[in-house]
Amino acid sequence: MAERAARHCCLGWDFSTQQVKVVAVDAELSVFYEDSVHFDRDLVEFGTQGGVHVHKDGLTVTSPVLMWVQALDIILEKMKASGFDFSQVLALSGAGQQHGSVYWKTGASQVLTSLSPDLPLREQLQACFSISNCPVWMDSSTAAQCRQLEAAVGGAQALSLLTGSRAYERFTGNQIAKIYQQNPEAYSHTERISLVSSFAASLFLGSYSPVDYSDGSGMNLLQIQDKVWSQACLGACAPRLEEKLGRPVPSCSIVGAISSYFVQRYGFPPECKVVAFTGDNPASLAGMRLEEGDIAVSLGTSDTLFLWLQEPTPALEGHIFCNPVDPQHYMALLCFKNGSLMREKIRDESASGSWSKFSKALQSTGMGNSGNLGFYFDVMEITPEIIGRHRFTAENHEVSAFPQDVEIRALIEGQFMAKKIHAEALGYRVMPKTKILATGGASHNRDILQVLADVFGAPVYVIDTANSACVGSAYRAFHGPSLLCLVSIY
Ligand SMILES: O=C(CO)[C@@H](O)[C@H](O)CF
Repeated sequence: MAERAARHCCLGWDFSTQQVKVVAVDAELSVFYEDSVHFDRDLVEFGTQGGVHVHKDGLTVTSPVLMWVQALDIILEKMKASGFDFSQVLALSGAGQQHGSVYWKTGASQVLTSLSPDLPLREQLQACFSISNCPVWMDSSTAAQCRQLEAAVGGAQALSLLTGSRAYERFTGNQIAKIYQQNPEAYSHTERISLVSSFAASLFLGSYSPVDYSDGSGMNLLQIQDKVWSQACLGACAPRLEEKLGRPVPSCSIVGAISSYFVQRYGFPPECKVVAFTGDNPASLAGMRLEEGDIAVSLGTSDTLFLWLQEPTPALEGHIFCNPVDPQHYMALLCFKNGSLMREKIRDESASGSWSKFSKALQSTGMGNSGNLGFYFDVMEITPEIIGRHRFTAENHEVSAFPQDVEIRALIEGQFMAKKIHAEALGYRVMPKTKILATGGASHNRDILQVLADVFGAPVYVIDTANSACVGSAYRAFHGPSLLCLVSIY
């Protein structure tokens, strides 16, 4: 067989809700290899749906940590079987679903540092976790712990100013508080708590990887200005928590070289660097190559806004995270639950289920909709917490219906104006160089994008973000060493 040309590269990993995915990116930043392991399809013994278990209370949502471990075994074996040349990997980084947490049992670090290259990870890490079903971002069972945390630091806005967000049920500090309160024995037998991102990095490192500033901003525990754990928040959640978390590090940090396990079992070069893993959304921001003043709008089931900010003003809506690319800057995330399902409902009601009729309605109505304004929340909205449909005429009279064309423009203008208003509340300002990067289903409709451009007064570009978290992680793997962001973590 012809010798494969040597092709130095970096790997970008994504330990997401439904799968583990990897891409290999070469020095020209081209993706030349990708693979994935889908939890529901390829690891059926764990019995997950959408990669998770929703518990009987309808609020608790977890994922088995050994499913994530075994998925890594499988994907590396698939890469090996495909002939992937691991010896060309200069560095790797990755992403994990945000807010999820992993609980390493006392003594696990000795196992992690002395893995036998003759055995898969799953077999060797079987007894290394004090909690086998990890809370993940879809969990909403910690309302009591959220209230306790906000009370401990002076209220929701005070917590937002300190950590970038008010208390959210999915945020890790509240999840740790629940585990300490409801399973104190497991908590006492836990020597290290990782995020999904730093857990994945730990597997490659063969030792505990620190939490990075950006994903650490999704815990309600990290002071986002000083980039240190808030003692008030730690104390409100659980005792001796700081020693279990370790010291957070800049997201561009090289946290070490790859473990000898991967060198001997797969042929990685011993000098392959591991750059701190981060959250999926921060990694996507890097993957979309967002710059200051840019906005990324993901128009999917829920609409998500990514913003690059220099001087954030944390609020009661949305989240401010430390920026994964520039440690002096920040990023903001705004989630709007009434996204494409709301657009499809109005399409069905006011455009006979046809996107071309929907577009014609936008073409036949003018910018500003003659002063008619609408807000449409058929499910409880996250930003802000409200439900129902609310329509107002130019004379500021609330009405129960609009003509079909007016209804369609009111929906789209209302959705995008809400995004702009909440973005500005977090400190965002449109700049002359602002680009809007649109992705997701609705980004295929030019007439919807035209309204987006009109509302923000900025050009809109459509991008494909299918692998943005992975690709962003591979970029960060290249970027880390160039910044020589070496942090001694030993
Ligand atoms: O909770 C979220 C962000 O705050 C989600 O986007 C998760 O990161 C998805 F994994």
